[in-house]
Amino acid sequence: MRLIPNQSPHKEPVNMETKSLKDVFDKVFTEIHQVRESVTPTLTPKEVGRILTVSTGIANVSGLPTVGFDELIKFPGDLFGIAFNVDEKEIGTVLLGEYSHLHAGDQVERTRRVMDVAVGEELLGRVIDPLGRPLDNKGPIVSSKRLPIERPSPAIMDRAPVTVPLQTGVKVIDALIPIGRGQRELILGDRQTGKTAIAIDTILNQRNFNVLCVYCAIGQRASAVARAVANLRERGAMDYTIVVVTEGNDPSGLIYITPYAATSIAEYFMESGRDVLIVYDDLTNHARAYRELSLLLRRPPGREAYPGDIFYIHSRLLERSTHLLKEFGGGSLTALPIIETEAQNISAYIPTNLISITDGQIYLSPSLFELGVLPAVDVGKSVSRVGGKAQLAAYREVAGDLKLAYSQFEELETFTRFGAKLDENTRRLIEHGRRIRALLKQPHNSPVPVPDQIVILVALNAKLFDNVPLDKMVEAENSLRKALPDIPEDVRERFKGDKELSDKDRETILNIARKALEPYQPKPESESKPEAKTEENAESETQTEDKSESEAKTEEKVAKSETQTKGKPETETKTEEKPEFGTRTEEK
Ligand SMILES: Nc1ncnc2c1ncn2[C@@H]1O[C@H](COP(=O)(O)OP(=O)(O)OP(=O)(O)O)[C@@H](O)[C@H]1O
Repeated sequence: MRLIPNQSPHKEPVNMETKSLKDVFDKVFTEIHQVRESVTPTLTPKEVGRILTVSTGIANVSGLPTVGFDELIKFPGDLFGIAFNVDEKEIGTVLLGEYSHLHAGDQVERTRRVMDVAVGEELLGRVIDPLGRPLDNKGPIVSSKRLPIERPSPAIMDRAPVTVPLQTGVKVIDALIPIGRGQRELILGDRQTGKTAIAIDTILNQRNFNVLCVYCAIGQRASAVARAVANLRERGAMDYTIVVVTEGNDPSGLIYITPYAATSIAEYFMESGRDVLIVYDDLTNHARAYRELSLLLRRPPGREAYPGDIFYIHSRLLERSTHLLKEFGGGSLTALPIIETEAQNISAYIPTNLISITDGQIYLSPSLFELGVLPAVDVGKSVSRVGGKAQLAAYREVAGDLKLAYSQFEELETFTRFGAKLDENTRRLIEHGRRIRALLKQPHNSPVPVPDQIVILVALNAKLFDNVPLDKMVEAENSLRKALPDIPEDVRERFKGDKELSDKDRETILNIARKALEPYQPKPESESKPEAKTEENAESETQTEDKSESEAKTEEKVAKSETQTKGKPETETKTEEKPEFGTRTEEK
């Protein structure tokens, strides 16, 4: 083994200048002094307090006398809370996350800011919680823009009337309970009646309408949210959708802020001139979370143990949906809040509050659901207060007659259950009503495009389906939809306009419809008794010979209901006709 001497490549000349230790220290101290002189220290006061008590989702804090209402308070372990009850000595805070590590006596800090959330294009296609944290394993969300979750609603003078329809793709809604962009339409019904299905179908249908969507799941079952997200993803709807989620087991504080955070995310797009749809699924869970927080904060309970400001928390949320004037970008935010009723009680506290805040409601009836009439929309109890003005002209033309015919049918249908003999006119009304109901049925996840809907409705109104056997209705409808390309392009273009269809256009459509439906019409020999093919012939066959007393009464009722409905707004008609059910049953 050979030892190699350690050679240095550069030999520095030795600095021969000798410095005393004092000189070195003097130089260093002068430099330190200069640096210290250049910095002007400022005092930043930090208000700190202490936790007094921690209970389910709530912490009471002392030592923060100047904290503001709704201000964020920082707790140990990166946990934040919102100051809800502000008192000179004690602050009641709502905790926004896991709080099991908190102890009485822990230090808390003021942040001097309110709760805000990340907003922007980066959020599209993402599933997040109301604090903006991703839940979809797609990495962190990088967005430079943030908006407070609680924002004032647009001023009255900044709002434009609702003029553009929001097509849901659900025939019964687009035809009879139309929704406009910027409208708030409540969806309510008992559990498992298809409320979420309607909202999801509406989101799916926005693919071709350039409407961005925010699906806000509030305190939902994780499995239901996973199903909804998978459904949206499978059908390509996540490209234009943001999902904001809190699960049922999340802290009530987090559930409470969910719809406000989701609305700020949606408002960002509305303010940049886009059309946005937001679904709140559902506000019953939101109201319950707020009730829980209020009771724990010892606020006095009111009706159904809800606090006194429960109406205000929902109206301040829904007032943020609107259609802005052109000067403010012309964007719109359409809200579809969902509410669950108990035992069909739509006059419970929360449903009535929301009915009065919104611009109409879609009521889903469990009885219709059980009968297989899906979507189970009860047309009689549903109403759209502003959407009618925004409806496409081609729909408007048929919607009035359709609604009248359908409401008459609903009344007469109850009547026929008693086995009454019916005159020809009543029988026809019932047959027509049954065809309307059959055509308004629609499976989940299959929104129907506007041209298809218009052609179906025009043919239905012209009674082209009336002789089609009920069990062949789906086939007949599909055959009609297949014939759609036969309609000239210019006529189809006019479907989208705000002018009604001309007689010529209608005739063109009807000719094509007649041809498409021909195979489903009864054969010539059976034409004399078309009712033999339909389901209710037992009730309606022999009625022309001798008019019994009950027949006379039926006619009288039909005539009466006709006179009542004519010249009245469509929505009023339904509610006024309702009491007649009772009368009729008594007569029977
Ligand atoms: N038009 C439809 N055709 C067929 N099935 C439907 C239709 N609409 C809803 N359903 C079915 O009804 C069931 C309940 O629907 P959905 O979950 O939307 O109801 P919900 O009222 O939102 O329920 P929840 O009360 O749990 O929130 C689902 O299984 C759904 O697939």
